[in-house]
Amino acid sequence: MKVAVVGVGLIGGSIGLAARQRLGAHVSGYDPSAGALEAALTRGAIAEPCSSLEAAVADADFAVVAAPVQVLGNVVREVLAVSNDECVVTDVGSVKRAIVQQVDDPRFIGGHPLAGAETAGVEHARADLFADATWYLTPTTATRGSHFERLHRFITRIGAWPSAVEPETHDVVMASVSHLPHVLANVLVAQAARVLSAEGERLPATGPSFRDVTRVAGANSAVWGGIYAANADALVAAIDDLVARLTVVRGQLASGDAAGIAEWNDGARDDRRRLLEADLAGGEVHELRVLVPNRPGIVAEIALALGRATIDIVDMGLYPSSGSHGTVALWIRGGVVAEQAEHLVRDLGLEVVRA
Ligand SMILES: NC(=O)c1ccc[n+]([C@@H]2O[C@H](COP(=O)([O-])OP(=O)(O)OC[C@H]3O[C@@H](n4cnc5c(N)ncnc54)[C@H](O)[C@@H]3O)[C@@H](O)[C@H]2O)c1
Ligand SMILES: O=C(O)C(=O)C[C@]1(C(=O)O)C=C[C@@H](O)C=C1
Repeated sequence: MKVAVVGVGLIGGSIGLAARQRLGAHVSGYDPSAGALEAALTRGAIAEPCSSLEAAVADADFAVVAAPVQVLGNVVREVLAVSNDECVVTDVGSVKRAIVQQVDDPRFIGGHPLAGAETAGVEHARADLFADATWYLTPTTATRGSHFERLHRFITRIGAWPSAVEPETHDVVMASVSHLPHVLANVLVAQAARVLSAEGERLPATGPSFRDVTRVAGANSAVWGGIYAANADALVAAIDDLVARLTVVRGQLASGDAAGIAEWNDGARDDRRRLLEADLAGGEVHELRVLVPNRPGIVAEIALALGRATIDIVDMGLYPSSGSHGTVALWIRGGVVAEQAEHLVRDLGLEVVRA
């Protein structure tokens, strides 16, 4: 298997390391920064540094574009233009609406691993960065089913959990669970710095909680400027929501509403537990066999229906036939969840049986 990594920084480098170590893949790399390319080779994230995109993607089974969000559209289009018909092209950008609107191609599937760090560059890359992480995929009706299946398997084999999602939903959710926390970390640091300097003190007066909630402050500007700009509308809405919540707490504090404050704090503890414990449910894996018409977009339709219900597809297999129908096998963890998946697939008007 050959994997081409385009943009060999923190995320591209981690994909290269994982593909080499876990899949034994041959990994080529392209990056406009000669220094990044050399560092990726030294770090073992790629085996073949390439001075052109064409050379990197030649005969590749997968091309993964891991460049900053603001250049993704152009780079993905270039990769599609110079790669062969069997090459699956994907990206890892943190915002998904723009790229999915810009690129409508059966071989391209938008992606986003929900794993990373506040650091930058291949020097910080890790082969295990994606272990047990959710990896969002944004297939569309144009997506070729066989390419989706291959990408799904590639991601599970490097240790992550693929989950199909609509780009709009993805960006709204990321605004609150990823982009807003980065904004807040920056704001908290700026506020603390101002208060401490106004008090004429040096900066050691910060404790563990401050360090925890500000870990991502000032994360890689080359990447975050593009993320904020590409998701500005959803992020502005999330900030408005935050301001409204702060205003409520402010009111409770100002009026000495101790009961309101206690309820608010208990609610936060419960919400956090629920959010962090979601998806830890295990169970036996069940196989569902779905009879599907041979038409484009059907695999994406199934994946998105399950993704919307937060059902992970542990693995999938496509069994096309020369007739009008083929079979899609889906492996789902947990009896109750498999039953729920069965209903959702039937609701799409498809026949499904347990294998
Ligand atoms: N950092 C994270 O936590 C994280 C997590 C998930 C996804 N992402 C996404 O991954 C992508 C890369 O982020 P990163 O953290 O690895 O950043 P990084 O700065 O470590 O790496 C980006 C690399 O892209 C290269 N690059 C710049 N322009 C390019 C171009 N035109 N063509 C090819 N390569 C180019 C840079 O030289 C650099 O080596 C971004 O789209 C980001 O949204 C980041
Ligand atoms: O762990 C971190 O430092 C991250 O910032 C990772 C993080 C996140 O916000 O969770 C950042 C951006 C990504 O698109 C995905 C993951």
